[in-house]
Amino acid sequence: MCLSRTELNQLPKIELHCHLDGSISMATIRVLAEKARISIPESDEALRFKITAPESAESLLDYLAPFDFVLPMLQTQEALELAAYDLIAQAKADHVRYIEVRFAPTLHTAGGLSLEQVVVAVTKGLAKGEADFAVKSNALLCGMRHESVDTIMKVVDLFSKGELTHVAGFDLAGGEADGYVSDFASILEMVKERGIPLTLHAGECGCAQNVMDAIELGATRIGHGVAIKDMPDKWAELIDKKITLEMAPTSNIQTKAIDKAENYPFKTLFDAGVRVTINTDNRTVSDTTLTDEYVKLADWFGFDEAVFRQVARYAFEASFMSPQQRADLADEFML
Ligand SMILES: O=c1[nH]cnc2c1ncn2[C@@H]1O[C@H](CO)[C@@H](O)[C@H]1O
Ligand SMILES: [Zn+2]
Repeated sequence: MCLSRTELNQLPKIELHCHLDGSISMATIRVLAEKARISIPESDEALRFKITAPESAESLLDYLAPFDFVLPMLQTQEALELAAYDLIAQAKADHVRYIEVRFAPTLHTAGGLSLEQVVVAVTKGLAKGEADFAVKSNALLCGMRHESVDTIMKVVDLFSKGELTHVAGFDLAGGEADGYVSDFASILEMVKERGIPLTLHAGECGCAQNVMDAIELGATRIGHGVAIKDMPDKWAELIDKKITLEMAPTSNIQTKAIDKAENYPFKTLFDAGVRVTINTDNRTVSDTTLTDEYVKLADWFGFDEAVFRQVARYAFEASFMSPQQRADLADEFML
């Protein structure tokens, strides 16, 4: 029997892949714009047009365009804290019990903040969100793939600052070129040497080899990884190494990682035993919620509750939770 939207909404969830700057609610964008004295459209319809992925998006780069609109509003500690808190409120509405919130600290320094101040502000908002909504979280720090190795290394160095808390892992985001992983080998070696948990965006632009390169250089999780559908001979390796794919159905269609729902490889990969998980990627840019993503997959593939519970178990196992967070949530996810 098909699960209703309400039943899907109420399932306890874990979200591993959600960008802070792509997931700020329209109401909070209005507050942030006012604080930053940035004029934005008055009508919700016109504002939505600015902050969501263009319907005509033909690529990941088109999809990323709306971030330029919101980033100028995220340049103070107050704004970052509010944005993080707002995201936890949204996660609560999806019955998310634990979420990893990612962002690129370098994109928030235009107003004079240091990289450390950026991270402190976000994690403060996450902590307030946990206190008010009982949703646990950690931050993931992204380097941007258009940045220099030196710049990204400064982000990696943040993990060595003892005073930062709830900073759980590293990622590389932004436009994806074929063969990009090796360009960042020196960074990824440092990440490995320091024992920093690693997830990498890969396989969003048709480049399946990027997924294998990311695994080779230490990623235990892959952001999206959709292109691995084209390399079935590699699935056994993914299963063997317990690699987890952070998939995001709406985003994957918008970025043209996949052409249409019928070709979405989620069920094929799940049935083959590959660890797939469900994520929003960007709640606002993709105009979605985690419940929407569950509903979409239930519609497309007729998944029952057991599938969703298994997928949440994969997310629990692959998460970069602290031992305390893991102990607190184990009963809910490791049934
Ligand atoms: O799906 C994606 N693929 C690659 N990069 C992305 C995606 N979504 C967002 N970002 C990029 O990550 C930055 C930090 O959060 C965002 O500013 C955006 O440029
Ligand atoms: Zn992403």
